[in-house]
Amino acid sequence: MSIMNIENFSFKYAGANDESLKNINLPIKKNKITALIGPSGCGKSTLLRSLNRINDLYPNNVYDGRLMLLNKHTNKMENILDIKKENDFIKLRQRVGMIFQKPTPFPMSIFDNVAYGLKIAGVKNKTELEDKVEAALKGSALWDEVSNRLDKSAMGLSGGQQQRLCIARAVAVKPDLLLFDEPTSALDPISTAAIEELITRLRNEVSIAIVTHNMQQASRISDYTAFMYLGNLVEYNHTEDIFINPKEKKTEDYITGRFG
Ligand SMILES: Nc1ncnc2c1ncn2[C@@H]1O[C@H](COP(=O)(O)OP(=O)(O)OP(=O)(O)O)[C@@H](O)[C@H]1O
Repeated sequence: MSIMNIENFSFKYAGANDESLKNINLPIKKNKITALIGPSGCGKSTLLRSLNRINDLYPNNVYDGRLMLLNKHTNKMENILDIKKENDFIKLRQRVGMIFQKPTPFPMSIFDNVAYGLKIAGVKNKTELEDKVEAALKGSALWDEVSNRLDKSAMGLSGGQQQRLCIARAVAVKPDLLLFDEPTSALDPISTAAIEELITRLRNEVSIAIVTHNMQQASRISDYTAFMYLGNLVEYNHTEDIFINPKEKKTEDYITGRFG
């Protein structure tokens, strides 16, 4: 079952001559991890950033096709390209959260970082807020490290801790889909391992799409892998199949390090 279906999806940046994404068809499966891999400039980030319309923070991009997101309440798929109202974009980004390459904590306390999204989502009661912040920090494997300094600035945390805080912030509002854009490329190996373990565990509660340049990472943590090249989706399959038995020559060349 899919949380999102990308259907005949093409995308052109405002003012660009060529499409950055060409007729992409791809499911994002529920409670699974889907990795997007491919050489630099193939469109991985553009695709990921389309899935919660973050690309549209800059106007006049040209879309074609459909990005169908499952509405949990009605059990129907809805095209997020139909969204027009500012308020609906805010709701979309609560349902489809995003973690960036560089940790992006807000310059405020650890507690307030996680409470921020919850407050926007309408949580007002202090006890409820505290409970939800604690649950999110526990869920992001950060609670033990920060429980005695929740009122301290998030900027004092290490890079790996900041990234887990950003994950806690995203997880707190109970998203349906989390998008990770190279979430460990700025981190050391130990922090990377912690984040990978966390992402693997999060799959139980949220569907995940992750862009990574790290082939070992894709093979370690993802259930499905999509290989992209020059704005096209070349091959999509179970991760094992992509890495052990790719069907397309291009995929094989890429995963064996022959280009990219
Ligand atoms: N804001 C933009 N305006 C115009 N073209 C852009 C913009 N951002 C990216 N592109 C182009 O879109 C294409 C896809 O870029 P994208 O960043 O999605 O690739 P990527 O696979 O994520 O690359 P990388 O692995 O290097 O991050 C590239 O040709 C890039 O030059």
